[in-house]
Amino acid sequence: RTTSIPVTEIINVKEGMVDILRQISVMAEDIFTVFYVKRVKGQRWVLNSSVFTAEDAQLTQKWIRHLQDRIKYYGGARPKRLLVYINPFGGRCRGQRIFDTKIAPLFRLAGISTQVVETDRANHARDHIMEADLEGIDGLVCVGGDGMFSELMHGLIGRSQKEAGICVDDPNAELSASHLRIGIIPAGSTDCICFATVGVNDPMTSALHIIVASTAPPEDVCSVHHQNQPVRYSVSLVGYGFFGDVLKDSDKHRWMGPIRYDYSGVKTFLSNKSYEGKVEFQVVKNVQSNPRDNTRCRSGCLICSESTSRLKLDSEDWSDASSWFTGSSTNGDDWLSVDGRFMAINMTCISSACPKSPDGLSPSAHLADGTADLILVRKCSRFNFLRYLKRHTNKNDQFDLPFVDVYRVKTLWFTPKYHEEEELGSVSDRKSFFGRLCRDSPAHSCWNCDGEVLPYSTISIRKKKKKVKFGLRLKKPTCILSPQFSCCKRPTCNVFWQDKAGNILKKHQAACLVHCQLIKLFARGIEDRQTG
Ligand SMILES: CCCCCCCCCCCCC/C=C/[C@@H](O)[C@H](COP(=O)(O)O)NC(=O)CCCCC
Ligand SMILES: Nc1ncnc2c1ncn2[C@@H]1O[C@H](COP(=O)(O)OP(=O)(O)O)[C@@H](O)[C@H]1O
Ligand SMILES: [Ca+2]
Repeated sequence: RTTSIPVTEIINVKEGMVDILRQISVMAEDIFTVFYVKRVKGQRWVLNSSVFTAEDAQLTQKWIRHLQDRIKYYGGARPKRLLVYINPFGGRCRGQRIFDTKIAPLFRLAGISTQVVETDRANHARDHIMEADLEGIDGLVCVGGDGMFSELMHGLIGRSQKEAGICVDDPNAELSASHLRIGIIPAGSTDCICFATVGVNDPMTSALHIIVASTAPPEDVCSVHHQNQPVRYSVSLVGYGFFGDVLKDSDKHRWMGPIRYDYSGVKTFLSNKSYEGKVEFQVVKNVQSNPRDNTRCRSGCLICSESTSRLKLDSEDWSDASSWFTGSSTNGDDWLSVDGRFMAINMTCISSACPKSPDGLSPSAHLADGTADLILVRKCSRFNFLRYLKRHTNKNDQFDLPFVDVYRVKTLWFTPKYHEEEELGSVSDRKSFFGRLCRDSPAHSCWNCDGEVLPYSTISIRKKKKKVKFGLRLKKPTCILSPQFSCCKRPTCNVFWQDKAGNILKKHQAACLVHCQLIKLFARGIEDRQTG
């Protein structure tokens, strides 16, 4: 039986027969274990191992050294030192246990050293990143949910802005790039940022991606402003109405864990609230894609890879930042304005896929195309809103409903009909549960910004030019073999095709490293079939 494994997906090689997760090892001089990534169903990765027997101890050592050299050569970009932040209260409060039992042994196996910070309050991670000594750190790891990721992202953005001498309160300031990437070990309630970037919310899959230095494209970021002041950044959902109300209510029931979203979701759905206001947004010109083109952002996505150059070309669109804040550019052709009563106003930079909705709020949104999708759900009956929600869980098109509109945008303004200080007087005094469910809508909802409640209604959202990097930093260009990521451009190299006896059958030049990284491990002795 032969097994082909790309070198980039070998985690390590150890002498003897070793079971890393059960911490069992049997030492024998003529045996060694190769640990590698195995792809299983639905984008999941697991750690697999194969045990090899060589003819003698010397040959074993030779193969161990040889394979380790290869890993070093091709895995040069792998992280060596990581700064890990664990939210012990995220999701089902299992962050610390997940890290200790599933992740730390993998990092140890891969020779990665970690500095672990278990947070003891909200914003602990953000504040720590602002001040920490990041010298020699190859990446940050977030063990938690979207809220925890958001904390790390705010810390990293704040730190980079500070180092670049950029005032974080300047509404026109662009983001300065950080050399660090953030890896996510999902241990939260929704884990949508992990799910949408990795394809699954599985701690071991994420850890293996971090070890082999998989990278997602640098991700689109929005800045959210209130009264011309930047208040937060977002990478996934900025939602008003339904998702704002669910989040606000669910915060009161954190003790329930992830199920709080189901509880508050049902409550919010039954209350069937809608909110009046004006949505103004700048639709994307030169569209190469649209929210209903039924594409999925996948590895080597062309739309995303071209986005950097497109953002440069679009720079004139961004140069009118001052008029953006006064709203005067709303007269331009690409600005649209919709007045009305809305059940939900959702803007999402990425698909916002999560286990509840495997295709997400906007299935064809792109991770790094410089745009966000705006979904407007106008006032409708409970039955229709349920139809809309249900379509997030099946293959039916949630935008193919007469009360739903979707646009690809880069900026958004929302102004509620009534001043924020003034609530409608129509709120009923009925105190019963059903009375509260059936009362008229209040004037305002709140915004759900990547799982954090923003306590105001009037906001503007703007796509930032720079992006946040996911995965871990690559120190030199390399080729990553994973379903998400395409092969990069590397110099050509020779590939030799050999038969089992070692005779060269064919020789050719390959531009793509993928072709020259397959090694064949044979059960008796190992033949390295690859020359590069
Ligand atoms: C009849 C079945 C209806 C099912 C409806 C499913 C709709 C699901 C859409 C999910 C969108 C998720 C957008 C992501 C939001 C997260 O950032 C946020 C915080 O996550 P975390 O920090 O990990 O807790 N989660 C939410 O706002 C929860 C939304 C749940 C809505 C039911
Ligand atoms: N030690 C802590 N105590 C309380 N809150 C914390 C702590 N560490 C982080 N947080 C906050 O908890 C919030 C939710 O965290 P998250 O990991 O996203 O879990 P969940 O997905 O369950 O919401 C985040 O906003 C984060 O700032
Ligand atoms: Ca996008």
